[in-house]
Amino acid sequence: MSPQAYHPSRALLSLGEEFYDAVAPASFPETVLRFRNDRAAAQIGLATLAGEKWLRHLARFKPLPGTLPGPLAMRYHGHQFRSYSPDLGDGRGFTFAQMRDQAGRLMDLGTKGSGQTPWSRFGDGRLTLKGGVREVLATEMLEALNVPTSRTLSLVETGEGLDRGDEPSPTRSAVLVRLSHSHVRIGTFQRLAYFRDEENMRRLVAYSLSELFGERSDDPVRLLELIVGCTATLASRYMAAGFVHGVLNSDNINVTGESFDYGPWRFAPTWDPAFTAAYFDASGLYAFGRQPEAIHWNVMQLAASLRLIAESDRLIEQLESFASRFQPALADAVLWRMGVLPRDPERDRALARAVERALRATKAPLDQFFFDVFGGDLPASYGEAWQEVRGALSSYPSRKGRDHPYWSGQPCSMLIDEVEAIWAPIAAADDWSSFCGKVAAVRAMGDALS
Ligand SMILES: Nc1ncnc2c1ncn2[C@@H]1O[C@H](COP(=O)(O)OP(=O)(O)OP(=O)(O)O)[C@@H](O)[C@H]1O
Repeated sequence: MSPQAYHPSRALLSLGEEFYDAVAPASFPETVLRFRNDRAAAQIGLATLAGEKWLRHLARFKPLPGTLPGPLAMRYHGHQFRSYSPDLGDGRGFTFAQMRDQAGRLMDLGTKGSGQTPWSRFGDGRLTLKGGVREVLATEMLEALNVPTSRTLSLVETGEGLDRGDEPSPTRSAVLVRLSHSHVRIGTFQRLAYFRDEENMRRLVAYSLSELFGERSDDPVRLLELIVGCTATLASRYMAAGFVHGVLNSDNINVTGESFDYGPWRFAPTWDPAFTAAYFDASGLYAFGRQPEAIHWNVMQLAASLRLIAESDRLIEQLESFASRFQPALADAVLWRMGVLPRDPERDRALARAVERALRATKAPLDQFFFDVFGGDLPASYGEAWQEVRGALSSYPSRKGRDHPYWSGQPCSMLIDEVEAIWAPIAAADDWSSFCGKVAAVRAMGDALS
C-alpha cells in the first residue's frame, strides 16, 4: 500500500461560528512521544512527518498547512445516563485539522487533554497518561476486531502531575490525537433543537449528508435512515467483539457510527449480558447486553431533535427499522468473527442465535471460543451444548484459512487484568515493552482475521 497524498480540508468552517469556539492549546512543560500510529498517518498523507515536526503539529498544535487555521472546540449538549445536560462541549479537546483519507472520507484530527476551553467547567482540560494508554489499547483492539472506531494517531506524555479520584495521584499527563470520521455527535443536533435553531439544524443536516455520507440531499429523514443503519451496525460489532463501551451517552455517539471516547471500557470475558464496565454505572444501563437498546435510545433523541425540521411520522418509520437492521448486522458480525462466509439471512441469523445461546449457557471464554472456531471447525472439546452450533456450521464455507502464524499461538485478548498488567510496568519503571508487545500482538490478530 503506497502512502496516501496529503489532502487537507477546511469543511468544518462551512458550518459557521455558531458550532464552535476558537481556542488555544495548553503549553506543556515536556513533550515525549509514547505512541505514533504509522499506519493511520500513512492514510492521511502524514507518513513523513517525524521527530520534532511530529511533536510541533501533534502535541503543540502548530496548524497543518491547508486545513483549519487553528483549534476549534465543538459545542454540543447531550443526555448523560438519560438526563439532559446543556452544559457540555469539548472541555479538554478540540478539532485542529481535517483531511481526506485514501477512501476519500473526511477525517478529523481531534485531541484529548490539550487544555482548557470555554466548556471545561471545573476541569483541568487534561488527560492522564493511563487514560491515553487505555485509549490506544481500545482503539487498536477494536480496529483488529472489525469494529468501526476512531483511531489513535499519537500519544505524547506532557510532564504534568494531575489529581484524579480514580488513579493514585499525582498521576502522569498526556495529550492524545485521534483520527475520526467526524466529531458530529447526536448531542450536536440536540443542542440546536434545544435552542430551536432551524437554520443551523438545516446546515448541520446538509453538512452531514454531503461531507460525511457523500449524498446530495438535504432531507433530514434520509440522514436519520443512514444514521440508523450505521449505528445498528456499530451495536452489532460491539456485541461480536465482546466490547462494553461503558458510557454510551448521546454526546458519545458519532453520527457516522464510528465508536469513540474510551473511558471506563472493558472487554467481557464471557457472553454475560449483565457485564458492566463503568464503576459508576450502578444500574447497569450500559451493560454488555443493553448496548443495542442504549444506542437505539440515543438515536431516538436524534429523531426527536430532527422534529424541528421534519415530520414525526417519517422519522418514526426510520427509528422503527433499527431492530430489523441490527439483527442481520449481528449475524454478519458473528459470522465474520467465526471466519465463515454468510449464506442466507435466515440461516445466518439462526446460527448467530445458536452461538449466542451456547455462549451464554456454557459461559465459554469469548476470545478462546472465537479463536477455536475460526474457519468453521469447532473442536471436539466443545461438547453437548454445542451440537446445534456444530450442525449449523458444517454447511458454512470458511472465509479465511488458519495459515497465519497467529493461529499457532494463543488467542489475543484485552481483559481488564491484562490492561492493568500493561500499565503497571509503565507506572513503576517507565517500561513500555508490554505495551509495545501488546500492540504488535493485536495487529497480528487483525491481520489473521481480515
Ligand atoms: N479533565 C477535564 N477537564 C475539562 N473537561 C473535561 C475533563 N474531563 C471531561 N471533561 C468534559 O466532560 C464532558 C464529558 O467527558 P467525556 O469523558 O465523555 O469526554 P472526553 O473524553 O473528554 O471527550 P470525547 O467525548 O471527545 O472523547 C465533556 O464535555 C468533556 O470535554
